[in-house]
Amino acid sequence: MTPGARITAAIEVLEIIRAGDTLAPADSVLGDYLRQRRYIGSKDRTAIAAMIYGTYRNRARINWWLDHARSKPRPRTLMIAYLLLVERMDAKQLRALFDGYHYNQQPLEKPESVLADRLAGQSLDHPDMPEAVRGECPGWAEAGLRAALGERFLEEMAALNKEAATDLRVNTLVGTREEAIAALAEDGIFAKPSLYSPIGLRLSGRPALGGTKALKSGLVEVQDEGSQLLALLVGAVPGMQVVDFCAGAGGKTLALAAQMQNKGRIVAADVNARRLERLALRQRRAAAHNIERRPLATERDPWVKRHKDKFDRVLVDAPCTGTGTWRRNPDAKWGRGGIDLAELTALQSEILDSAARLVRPGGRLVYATCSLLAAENEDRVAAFLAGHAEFRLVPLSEAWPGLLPDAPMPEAADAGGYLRLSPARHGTDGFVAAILERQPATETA
Ligand SMILES: C[S@@+](CC[C@H](N)C(=O)[O-])C[C@H]1O[C@@H](n2cnc3c(N)ncnc32)[C@H](O)[C@@H]1O
Repeated sequence: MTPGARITAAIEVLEIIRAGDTLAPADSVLGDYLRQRRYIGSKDRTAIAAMIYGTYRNRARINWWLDHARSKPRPRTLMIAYLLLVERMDAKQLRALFDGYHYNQQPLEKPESVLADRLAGQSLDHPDMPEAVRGECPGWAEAGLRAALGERFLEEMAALNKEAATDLRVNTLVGTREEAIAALAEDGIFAKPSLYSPIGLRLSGRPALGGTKALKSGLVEVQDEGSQLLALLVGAVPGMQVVDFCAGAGGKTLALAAQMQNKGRIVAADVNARRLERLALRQRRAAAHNIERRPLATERDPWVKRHKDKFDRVLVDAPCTGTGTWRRNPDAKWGRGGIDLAELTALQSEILDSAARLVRPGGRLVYATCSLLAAENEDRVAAFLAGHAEFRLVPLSEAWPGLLPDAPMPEAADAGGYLRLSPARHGTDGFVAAILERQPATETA
């Protein structure tokens, strides 16, 4: 593809996202677009994706400039602004790409031409920009993130706006970390042990993993180091009865199966049966044989009541705004329909209340989200504890040595007893988790 044709493809994808009436994530729209165009080669795919994600990563500042130039943020103007402000093209280079030749975009219209002359040579940042714009923080999350991050707000926002490294979890049902490093090296991929997760690897660069022996044989799974730590905090051991209540496609379920060495039982439950189906394929490849998939009608499905007090460990990886995953999904910040935080937090409490019924006396419930907002974490847990005197928060520092005796606890990760991971501090996605223990049954005479 020519550079101009790549720009056209990127604008087409932005148009499809804009025209859709759902909040389809950019990666799934782009994936569908590329599947229908198999002729687009890998270098072109990478370049197209970089432009699309570039418009999202820099959206607040691009919009600020468009607003100042009285231009609407349409896909074509967004791309023009991106190429000038982020890719640092000059107006002449831009016009050469927008010349209508073959697959190139049509030449700039008058207002676009005025815009191009206005933006060319400007730097993306401007001293008049409000802090939230400089930090690429959407309005709906600003107050909550400022409250959660305090003076680290801008630093964490910058880290949340960078591309994440690729992390792998070694599937100990198939092999060791050393074997995984060696298998990846055979495919020319350099991996080093993660800082905190004893079963993690961090890759250098962004290598294509699809065809590697390590991935195809189930020896490794792509999983952020923070997600790995969260699964380890559950403390599932061989022989236990465990529920992964919001299992989705089973990223953490598979990690739990490996901790349990296939002994005992894990129920992977979710209201989304299609996501659970994806787990069916993954568990075969991962040689995980102790997982039972349980589609739920709602969080109050009768299955929950029937299994009251039956489980040693219950993980609730609750649906959330995903503010901690913006490194991977920068488009999630700018969702069109807006995010109904009150509705989401009510659902999180419903899920937590219902899933807690599954925990046996003396068992543990781990509540986690990939959001940094207190409204989705500490506030939910505080509300839960207020209504459930039989549970207590086990402070992270108290639980860590028993759960991960050989791994260093990430610096400042214990925030008031909760695990709090963030990209600037720990190089992981943002996660918050609470370990809640149900009192053991008291002996009655
Ligand atoms: C953060 S995702 C889980 C990701 C998954 N644990 C993993 O590691 O890949 C949240 C999940 O909660 C599920 N969910 C949403 N509402 C639910 C409900 N009312 N009861 C149970 N699960 C729900 C969603 O379908 C989604 O799969």
